[in-house]
This record gives sequence, C-alpha cells and structure tokens, in this order.
Amino acid sequence: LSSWRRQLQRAKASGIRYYISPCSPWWIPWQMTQTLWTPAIKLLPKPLWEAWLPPLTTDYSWKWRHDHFAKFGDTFLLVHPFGLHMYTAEAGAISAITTRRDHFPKHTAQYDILTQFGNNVLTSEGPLWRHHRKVTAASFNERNAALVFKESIRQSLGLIRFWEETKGRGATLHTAEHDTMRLALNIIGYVGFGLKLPWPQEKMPADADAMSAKYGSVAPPQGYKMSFVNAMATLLENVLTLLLVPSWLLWLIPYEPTREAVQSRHDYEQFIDELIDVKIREAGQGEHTDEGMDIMGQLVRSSYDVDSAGKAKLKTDTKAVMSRDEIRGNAFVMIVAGHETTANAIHFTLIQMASCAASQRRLHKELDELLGDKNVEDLDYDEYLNPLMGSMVGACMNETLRVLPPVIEMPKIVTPSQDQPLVVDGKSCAVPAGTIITLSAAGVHMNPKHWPEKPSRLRPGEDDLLDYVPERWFRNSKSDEKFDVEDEGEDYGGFKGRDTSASLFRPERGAYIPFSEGARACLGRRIAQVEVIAALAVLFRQYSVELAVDEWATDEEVAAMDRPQRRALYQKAIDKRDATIRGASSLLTLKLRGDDVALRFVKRGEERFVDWLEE
Ligand code: HEM
Repeated sequence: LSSWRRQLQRAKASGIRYYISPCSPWWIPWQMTQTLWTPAIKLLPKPLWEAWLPPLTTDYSWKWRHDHFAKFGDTFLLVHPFGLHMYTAEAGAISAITTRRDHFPKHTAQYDILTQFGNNVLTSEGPLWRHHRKVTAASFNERNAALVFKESIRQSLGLIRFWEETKGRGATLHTAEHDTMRLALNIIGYVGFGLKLPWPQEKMPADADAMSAKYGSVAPPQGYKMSFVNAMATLLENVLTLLLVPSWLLWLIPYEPTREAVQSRHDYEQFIDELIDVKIREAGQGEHTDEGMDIMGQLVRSSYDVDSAGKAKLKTDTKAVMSRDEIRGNAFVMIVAGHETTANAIHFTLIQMASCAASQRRLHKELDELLGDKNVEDLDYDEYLNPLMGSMVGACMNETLRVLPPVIEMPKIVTPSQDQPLVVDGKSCAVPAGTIITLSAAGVHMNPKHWPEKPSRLRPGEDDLLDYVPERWFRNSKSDEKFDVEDEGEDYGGFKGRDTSASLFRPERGAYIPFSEGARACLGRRIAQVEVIAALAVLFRQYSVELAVDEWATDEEVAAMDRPQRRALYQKAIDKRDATIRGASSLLTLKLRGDDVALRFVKRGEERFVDWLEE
C-alpha cells in the first residue's frame, strides 16, 4: 500500500492525468488470468473500472483504437503498486518521445524473446543498438530499394501466375493471407540473403547457381527434412511457441504440427549456418557480384577478412564488425520484422479494397494514366516509384497502414535516472523516471484532433476515421509544418524522407506512426513501401479484387440476380469480412484470426460487383 501511495504522489506531481489501477498491464499473473476476472469486474459499477480496465486487457490499442483515449484523455498514466505506465495517442507527445531517444529509450524487455538467435538491431538499446544500427543500415539504401522494387514486381507476377495455374482464372481464393505471406517471404529471401526464390509451380532456371537451386528447391535438400522456404514459413508461423517453450519439451508432445515446428527451427538454424559459410566463402573468393540486396552477405563482408583458402578472421581494422551470433540474430529479426508486417499490409489492402468499388475504379484509372502501355516488368524505380507513391496506389497503402497498422503500439521507457519534461495536451508536465510508455499507433491514427474527418458513409452520425477511405489522402493537410524531416543530429542510417508522399495529405508529426518515428523508426520502411507499392501496382494493373460470395449464392444464381439483389448479397460478404477484421489481434503483429477472407481476383472487365457498386 505504501508503494502505491508513493506512486500516486509521483503521478500527482507529474501534472499528467492519472487513474489508479490494481496492477500493471504487464504483470504476468494478470495477463494469464484476465479473461477470468474481467467479466466479474464488469459487474461492478462502471465508474469503478472503466478508466483502468480497458488498458489492462489484451489488444487494448487495437480493440479500443481512439475510443478510450477520447473519454479519458489522449495521454494518461496508470498508477499501480509497482510503478507507472503512460499511454498516449497524442501526436505532439509521440513526436517528442520518439525524437528524444536518449530520454525515452525503447523498452527492450518487451522484445527479449527475439534475442534467442543472437543480439540484433531490433531488440537492443544504448551503444549496442547504435553499433547494430550502423552496421545493418548500410544495406538500406536507394540502390538496394531499386533492386527490391524489381524483385517485388517479379515475385508479384509469380503470385498471379501461381493463382492462375494452380487455382484457375477468377477462382475463389481461401488462401490470400497465406499466399501474400509467401510473397513477402520470397522477397525477404532476396532482401536478407540475396536469394531468388521461385513459386512452387515455377521451375528453377537451368542456369540457376547451386545456392539458388538448393535454397529455392521445393523439395528438402539432402541433410534436411524441410525446404528452406518451408522451414522459414513454419518457423514464423510458430515463432512464439518456439521461442517461449524449450525444444526438448516440444519434442515430447506427440502432435505432428508441434514436431514440424521444432523441425523447422532445427532446419532453419542449419540453413542459416550454412548460408553464413557460403557468404564467407564467397567473400574469400571475391565472388560477390553486387547484383542484389543481401543483408547477410553485407554483414559478413564488413565483419570478416577471408583469405583465398576460405579461412575467415574477424576484422580488427574497423568498427563495423559483427560476430557470427550477431549476424544470425540480425538475419532472424530482419525476417521477423520484415515478413508478416509487409504481408499484412498487402493482404489488408486487398481485403479492404474489395469493398471500396469506387476507390478501386479510381485506382485502375490512375494506374492506366501513370503507366500508359508500359509493361509492369519494365517499370523503372527512379521514374515510377515516387509517382506511384503520390497516386491512389500510395493512398491505399497509407490508408491500410493507418486503419490496420501491423505494429499497433510501441514500448518506450523514461530513463531511470531522471523525470523527463513533456508537453501533454498543451501543458508542461514531467513524466516520472522509470515510467513505461505505450505509444498507440492504432489510437493516434484515429484521433480527430490530428485527422480531418468527414461524416461516415457507413455509420450514420459518426465521423469516418474508423472507415477505410483512401481518398482521405487527397484532402487538404491540416498542418503547414515543414515537410522535410529535420536533422536529428547523429545519422543512424535508413531512409530519411517522410512516410508519405509530399503530394498527398501530410499528417502532422507523431500522428501517423506505422513505422514509428525518430532514430528508432523502422529500418526497413523504404523497402516495405517499395514492396507494397510494387505488389499493388502489379495486382491492380490488370485485375480487380472482389469478395467471394460462394457461401451464399452460386455463380449461376449471381448471374440471374438484378443489381439490388447483388448489392444485398455483397453486403453479406462485407459484413463477414468486417467481423473478421474486428476479431484481429496482435501477437508480434496485427493478424486476422479465424477463417481467411475469401477473395476473387478477376480480370478487369470481368467484375460482377466492383465495376458498378457505389455508382
Ligand atoms: C509494412 C511493413 C513494416 C512495418 C509496418 C514496420 C513497422 C516497424 C515499426 C513500428 C518498428 C519500430 C518497433 C518499435 O519501436 O518497437 C520497426 C522496426 C524495425 N523494422 Fe520494420 N516494419 C515493416 C517492414 C520492415 C522490413 C521490410 C524490414 C527489413 C527488411 C524491417 C526491419 C525493421 C528493423 C530492423 C527494425 C528495428 C529498427 C531499430 O530499432 O533500429 N521492417 N518496424
């Protein structure tokens, strides 16, 4: 009780609005039993729990978005017996916190489980992070972004061929989530390791090098039980179980999917070790061709001196050196950070656009105007990326990352040595030392103080901030803030520009944070944007996406329907899709749970719904 009182005094002295809570949101016993307690607590009068209970429940930032902040303040403290926890969905506070990295470092305890393969840039802080960031950032440059653009176009065309050849033209797809994951995985294989991975139906070219043949093979190579892609995909699907439960314990469970998961970890580790050896050998033989992005190759080359006999020694003449463990650790987090996030951004855009008929027609029109009769294979990064980012393609990507940010919140902490001044709601406050902070991306992305809203077309009487409206990005900007990113002192590498095109709506700083902001912003954001833009341009160049309605009507029945009947039918598919989105939850990233949203990719001109709906 005395500790509680002390925390209360600190909260009062801070000047920030606060609420008293019985425990920390991160207290493990609470997290494990909250579903038991929550219904009982809700039987009490609402004023007793409505301020503190929602932030204590799983997926608070996603489930409540801005609603709870609207009632209890855009920035508030929870006071619990063991400390203070601050939540914010306020652009000014977020911008200050992300800019002042030394005062508000990342709360890395949240990411501990991701260090199992070795220290890395995502999970470290302080001088170790600075080192990792500088060495890994070298790969994230515009030259490599251009290479990734080309590979993303190639892979997206591979995806279309995969659908056409294995499922049939215009067939209903129940695997769009899985297939976009595969797309992102193939691209991360290129980004991380310089591999050109094929789609299952594609044959390896006869002249493929031994490495690509081995790692691109659909069958497990000799000495493995899984192919490289299958090992990576299975590891990622089961990543939390594999990182939280020891392998020996999982082996004891007589359940095939668990065994497969453990096998994937084993094979993945073997593949990665072998890849490091290959990269070392290549470095010794001067075989690096400089033709692709290859983070691991770059880390090996900057870390090892290799003689022509292949003997490798860690360099001593430079600071850009990483141990084998650290190379392993960074390879792993690049896959984790860059795979599901990007796949989600593509998948979420497809399922949202399927119900935005007018937006889809505008997207087609703008793509036609921009690309003319150019083949997508021939799109040049320098000529086309920025125009695409500033068009409806960029607007769709931005809107997806606003409404469904793959990373819904970011953890920070106030340095333990000193309280930190912070302007909260226009008032000078002091965040107490050691306070844990949650920056809510899902909250600030829906904050009407920062976003120009219009009346919702879907929910009468409400604003449209919850709705997916790509056209929002063509509204006038609220802020006349200078668009260029200010110089934040030391250069930590990575892309320097803003997250959105200068020709679109410009959110004020801190209001749009799908990639976070400041020095700890996503290192891969340019790569991610390039992947998403390339995939959307390829998919929508010739195709439309529609929600499948097979569950309610056959093709013949649809053909016999008039427009009001078709509209009512399509609404059923939209309602089902919306329920699936509402049920999303976040483990490492925001993910849909339950059934896949069934989609149809139809050649333009063969649509059944989106060519006339919303006319
Ligand atoms: C749409 C796709 C993506 C989204 C939304 C996204 C989002 C984020 C966010 C919010 C963070 C900060 C996390 C925190 O502070 O807790 C982050 C960090 C990071 N991301 Fe991404 N990311 C994406 C794609 C990628 C890709 C493709 C890569 C690499 C190929 C990547 C590599 C990283 C790395 C290395 C960090 C750690 C940076 C540091 O701490 O210095 N991300 N990402």
